[in-house]
Amino acid sequence: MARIRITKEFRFEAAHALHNYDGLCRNIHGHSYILKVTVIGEPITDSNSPKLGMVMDFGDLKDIVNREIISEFDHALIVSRNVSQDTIREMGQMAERHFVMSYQPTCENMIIDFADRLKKALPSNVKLHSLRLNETAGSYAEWFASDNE
Ligand SMILES: Nc1nc2c(c(=O)[nH]1)N=C([C@H](O)[C@H](O)COP(=O)(O)OP(=O)(O)OP(=O)(O)O)CN2
Ligand SMILES: [Zn+2]
Repeated sequence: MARIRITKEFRFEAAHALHNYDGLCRNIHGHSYILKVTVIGEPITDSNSPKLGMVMDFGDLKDIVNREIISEFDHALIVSRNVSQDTIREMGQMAERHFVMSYQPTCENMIIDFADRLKKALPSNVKLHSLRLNETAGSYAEWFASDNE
């Protein structure tokens, strides 16, 4: 049976700061992130299944990505735990939704985090194939399962 990739695109707004970065991005600033999620599997062949012909219902994929990533990060402020305690305190006053991550919130580290979350949440009949995270229209990171086996 053919293995097929399906992709769904998501958008979220978030602010971040790159601690100790040698450029403007050390300041808190925002991005309109675009996340593309690709899963791979075989289309369902059970003619009694309401999901006949689907690798995975796009709606189910949407629910998982929204639950694991978008609902968490949309309109949040994200920094690394290496910022000062003063900054972390101020963030709490400034932004109701703020995350102090164990990692520097670059596009690369965020996509690794997203891949880990999705791998755990996807049903067993599909596999996470790849992710693409755009920080700006012209800058993005990609994660491929085949690069990380
Ligand atoms: N490898 C990475 N480099 C940079 C990252 C990152 O996550 N990974 N992040 C930043 C900044 O947060 C910010 O995103 C600036 O990126 P940049 O593409 O340089 O921004 P521009 O506004 O110049 O984007 P254009 O698409 O060129 O308009 C910095 N570097
Ligand atoms: Zn940025």
